[in-house]
Amino acid sequence: MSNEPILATHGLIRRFGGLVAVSDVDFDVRPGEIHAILGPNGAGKSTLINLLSGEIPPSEGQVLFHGKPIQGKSVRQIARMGIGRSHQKTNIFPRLNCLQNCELASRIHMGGVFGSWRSRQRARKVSERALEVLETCHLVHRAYTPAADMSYGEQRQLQIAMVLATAPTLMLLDEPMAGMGREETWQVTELLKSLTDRYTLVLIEHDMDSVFCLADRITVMVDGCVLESGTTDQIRTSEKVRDVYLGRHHEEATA
Ligand SMILES: Nc1ncnc2c1ncn2[C@@H]1O[C@H](COP(=O)(O)OP(=O)(O)OP(=O)(O)O)[C@@H](O)[C@H]1O
Repeated sequence: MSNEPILATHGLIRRFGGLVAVSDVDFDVRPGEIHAILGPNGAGKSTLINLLSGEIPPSEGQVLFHGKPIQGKSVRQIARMGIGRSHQKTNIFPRLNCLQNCELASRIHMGGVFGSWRSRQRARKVSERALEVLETCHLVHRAYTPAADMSYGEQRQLQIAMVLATAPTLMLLDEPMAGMGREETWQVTELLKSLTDRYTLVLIEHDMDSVFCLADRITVMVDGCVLESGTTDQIRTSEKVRDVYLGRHHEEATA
């Protein structure tokens, strides 16, 4: 497998008025890796993900996907290039069942309009893909269950399935374990681990156990800047990270 970055940023800056939320960030993601982004609240992690998915434009700098700039492209065009993303808040359709939620994600991605869904072949492809991703996410037995009737953990798994339904090569996941209990967290950790033979993952997550279990590399952000980037071992043993972030995180967690 090529080790050329699938995604790279150069001198990425995003300002909100006078606030620099992302400050001169050079970041890269290699094919097939799980790359976690850590940092305290307000460090700029979500803003970085929003820049990578094209949801907001940079103030300065560049995002390259497979070496090509994504600037000037719409979110949908970027998604069709192969970048899928999930948000911190669950954005499923509660009245639709699991299968319908995944079909909808796939149709929206393919550009299908509800009323004018003509092609049977396309519709079959959408259903097949939806079932396939439910299988991947261990939700086939819930295919016909309305999303509203599922546990919170299952809803978060469905959200990952909906991203997969858009056939990405790179997935950007913003706190996929947020609000979960221990057991659900480990279920999703195992699920994400199982995806690595087919997908590249960028993950924002506060659950340290999951991050250190899952990630190949970690980038730590503080105040909009990259404090350190490296393998899990490099991050675990970095004095800078320990002083500035892990110590603080530990104190917050035990307070
Ligand atoms: N749309 C916006 N308008 C103004 N300021 C914003 C906007 N989005 C983010 N910010 C500010 O940018 C900074 C970085 O926010 P961001 O949400 O990226 O941090 P984060 O690391 O993801 O934090 P958290 O872990 O709490 O989600 C914060 O000071 C935030 O208030």
